[in-house]
Amino acid sequence: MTAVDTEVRSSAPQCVFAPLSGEEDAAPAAGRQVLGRVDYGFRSVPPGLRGGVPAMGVHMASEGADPFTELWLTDRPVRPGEDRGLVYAEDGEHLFCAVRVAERGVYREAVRRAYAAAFALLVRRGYPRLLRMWNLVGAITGGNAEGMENYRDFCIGRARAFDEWREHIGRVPAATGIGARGPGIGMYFLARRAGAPLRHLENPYQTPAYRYPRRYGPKAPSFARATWSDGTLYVSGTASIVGDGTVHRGDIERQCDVTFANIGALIGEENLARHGVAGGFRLGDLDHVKVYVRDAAHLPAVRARCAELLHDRAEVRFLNVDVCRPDLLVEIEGICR
Ligand SMILES: C=C(O[C@@H]1C=C(C(=O)O)C=C[C@H]1O)C(=O)O
Repeated sequence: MTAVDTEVRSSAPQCVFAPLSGEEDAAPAAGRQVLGRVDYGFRSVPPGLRGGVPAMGVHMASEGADPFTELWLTDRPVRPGEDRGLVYAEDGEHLFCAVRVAERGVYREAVRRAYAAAFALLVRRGYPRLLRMWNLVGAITGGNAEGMENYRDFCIGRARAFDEWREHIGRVPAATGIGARGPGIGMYFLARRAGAPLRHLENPYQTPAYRYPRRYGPKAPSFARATWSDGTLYVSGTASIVGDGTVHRGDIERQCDVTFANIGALIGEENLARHGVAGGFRLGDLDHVKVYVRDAAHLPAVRARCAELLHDRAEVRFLNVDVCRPDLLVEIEGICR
């Protein structure tokens, strides 16, 4: 596999963590346009166009875990729109879209429909290269009406949509599937036009999630460990999993260490070269980091560990939410550029 041009191009949308604004629309940074906005706040707000910006609110914040707004900015003109329950905006190179599935007894068919609608939108608008998915799942390890974990139920619906659209959307990209503090499932996506170099990366120390054995659910989770596009590396939510198994149950410090070791191996020069991408990153290059912590009592220890290992200029937000497996205590995602 030939090395892929890693020249950083300015077309990649930029992530910004801003204070959680009120009802007023998040003012775009000087000279930049807002491609999408997600409020990690105290309530659920269905996807909609607010001031011409596709926006969604998810109940993710709590006492001791900061509310914030995640903005995706672009220096290109933005064209917003609504389509069959999705809100989106495109800038000619990238597209942001958001959709929500309301709380229900069994999720899989509604999730399949939501993902299929998003894929149809991407293909119709000409942005078939999915870069990153975020899935914020209420009661993620709670039981659905059949007694199956909601996350496993969600994974069935998502996998079915990918199976249906694989020839159009291609391989699964980086993702996060994490608990939300409110009901229902908020999903949002970043995609780009075909043509530019794109790589989906795996971690040599972890089984690819889409190859997890059935003991983790009837359909394996559909995501890659990271996606590289235009010099930007989108790092999936990463946890204390080696191979396909959770390690260091009940031990938050060691789960943090394994999580950071996994990320370090994933973003390093050797692993990028393994996927045909020149260059590499270190933990100090990780930015726009979201740290998900299951037990509020662990927040101080996790904050301390992150302060040791992340760059002091990194934007980091901590959330006290459930992780996709009951025995995972912490999960971390980020972006390297
Ligand atoms: C932590 C893991 O999975 C989590 C679930 C994901 C999903 O289902 O989209 C993606 C990354 C993580 O948020 C893992 O399996 O390693």
